[in-house]
Amino acid sequence: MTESSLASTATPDRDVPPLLSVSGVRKTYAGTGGGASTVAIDDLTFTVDKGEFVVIVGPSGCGKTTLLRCLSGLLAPTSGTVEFDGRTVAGVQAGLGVVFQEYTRSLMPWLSVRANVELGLHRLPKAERREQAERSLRHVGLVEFGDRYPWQLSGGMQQRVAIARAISADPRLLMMDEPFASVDAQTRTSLESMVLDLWVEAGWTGLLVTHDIDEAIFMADRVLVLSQRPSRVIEAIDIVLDRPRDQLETRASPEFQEYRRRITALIGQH
Ligand SMILES: Nc1ncnc2c1ncn2[C@@H]1O[C@H](COP(=O)(O)OP(=O)(O)OP(=O)(O)O)[C@@H](O)[C@H]1O
Repeated sequence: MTESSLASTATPDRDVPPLLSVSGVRKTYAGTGGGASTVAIDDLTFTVDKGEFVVIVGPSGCGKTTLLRCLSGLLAPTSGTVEFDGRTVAGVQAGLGVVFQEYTRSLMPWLSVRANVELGLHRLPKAERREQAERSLRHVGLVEFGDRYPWQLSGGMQQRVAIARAISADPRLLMMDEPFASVDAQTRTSLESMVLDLWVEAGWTGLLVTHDIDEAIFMADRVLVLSQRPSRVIEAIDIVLDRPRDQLETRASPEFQEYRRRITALIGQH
C-alpha cells in the first residue's frame, strides 16, 4: 500500500455520542521515600468521535504516556472518568488496541512474528487465530515474514508487527503512544502513511500521542495541544487538509505551515 493509494472515506461521525469521553482526568504519582508527589495530568477533558483521527501533541514529559495509560485502562486515574462506548474504563478493555513506542519491549523475542500477532487473539480457535494473524500481517506488508523472529527484522518492521498485533482483534479504537519515535526519519514517514491507509481501510477510530508537531498535523482530523506538566488541553484545532495526504505535498502546503506556526506558538506560550 502506498500513502496515496486509498481515497479517504473515513470521516468522523459527530451525530452519535462520542466513542471516548474523558472528563476531568487527573493523575498524581505518589513521591517515593517521603519525596513530593508529581501531578502528571490535571483536569483533562475531551471527547473522540467515532471514525475520527485525533492526535494529542505536547512537550516532552508533559504527561502524554500517563494519559494514554489512563485511557487504555492500564492505569487508574486519581480522579475523573474515562468512558469508552458509554462504559467507564476500568482495566483492560475489549475493543481497544494499543501500540507503544518501544516495540522491543512489547514483542516477545522468543516467539515468531506470527505467534506475536496471535497473542492478541488468544480467545479464538487456532485456525481462526492463524487466519486473522495472516490477514493483519498482510495489511502491514509482512505476510512473508511470519516465521521470522522479531530480532531478525529492522526496527520499522518490528513496529509494523506491533501494529499488526494491535489491529488483529479489529479494535474500535486504536491508541498509539509515540509509535514512530524509535525509527529513522524515512521509516517514520512510511509508517505514518501506512497507519493512515489502515485507518481508512479498516474504519477504526485513531488516537495518537506525539511530541512531533508536523506528525500531529499530517495525521490528524483534530489536534489537541497539551500544556507543560501538569498537562491540560490548551486548544483543540481542527485540521482541514485534504485526504489522502501526501508526505511531500501536504507538508509543503501553506495551510500546513500555518498549523505548524500556530501549534508551535501555543506550546511555546504554555
Ligand atoms: N510511574 C511513575 N512514577 C512516578 N512518576 C512518574 C511515573 N511515570 C511518569 N512519571 C512522571 O510523570 C510525568 C509525566 O510523565 P509521562 O511519561 O507521562 O510524560 P510524557 O509526556 O509521555 O513524556 P515523554 O514525551 O518524555 O515521553 C513526568 O514528570 C514523569 O517523571
